[in-house]
Amino acid sequence: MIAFGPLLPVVVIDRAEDAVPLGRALLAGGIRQAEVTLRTPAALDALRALAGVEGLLVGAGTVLDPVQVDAVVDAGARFVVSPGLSDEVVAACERRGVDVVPGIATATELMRGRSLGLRTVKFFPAESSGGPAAIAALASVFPEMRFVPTGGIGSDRAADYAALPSVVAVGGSWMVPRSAIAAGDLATVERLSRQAVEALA
Ligand SMILES: O=C[C@H](O)COP(=O)(O)O
Ligand SMILES: CC(=O)C(=O)O
Repeated sequence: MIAFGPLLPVVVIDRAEDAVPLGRALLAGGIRQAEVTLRTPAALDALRALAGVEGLLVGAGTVLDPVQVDAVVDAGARFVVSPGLSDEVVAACERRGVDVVPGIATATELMRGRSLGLRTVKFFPAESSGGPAAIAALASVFPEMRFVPTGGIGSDRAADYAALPSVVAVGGSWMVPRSAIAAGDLATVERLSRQAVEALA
C-alpha cells in the first residue's frame, strides 16, 4: 500500500532509460514511492526499471483494464492506481494480490468502492472536484475511508490536503515535471521533491 510517506509522485515518462536516475533523484529528495502512469509507450519498461530501484515502492497509474493490471504486476508494480472505479480492475488486482487505489469523485462512487471492500481511494480530480473541503465532507460521512487526493494539486496546496486526517498521501506531478525528466534534469526533480517533503514536514 502507499505507506512510504505523505507524497505520491505521479510520473509521466518518455524514455525508460530515465527511470533509474529518476528513482535515485526521488530517493535523494526524500520520497520513497512513485506511480508510473501508463500514458507513454515507455511506461512499462520504465516501471520495470524503477521497480528495481532499492528502497522505492513503485506502482502503476492510469491502469484501465484487467489486461493492464496483469502487465503492470508482471512488470513489478506493487500497487495499482486508476482514474476511476472499475469493478474489473479491482477484481484483477485482488486476483494478482496487489493493492488498488481507484479514483472516486462523488459519494456514490465512494459507496461503490466501499461495497467492493476498498478502504483507500483516490480523490480525482481533486482540485476541480472540491479540494480539501470536499474530502473533509466525505470523511465526515465515511470515517473509515482514506483518500489519496490527486489532480491539479501544486506545491502551494499540498499541505492543505496533507493536513486532513483522512488523507494518507497527496498525489501529483509537480515534483516530477515531465519536461525535466525528458531533459535529463534530475537535479530539478530532486530539488522539487525535497521542497515538497519539507513543505509537508
Ligand atoms: O493522476 C492524475 C494527474 O495526472 C496527476 O498529475 P497533476 O498533478 O499534474 O494533475
Ligand atoms: C489520473 C489517474 O488517476 C491515473 O492516471 O491513474
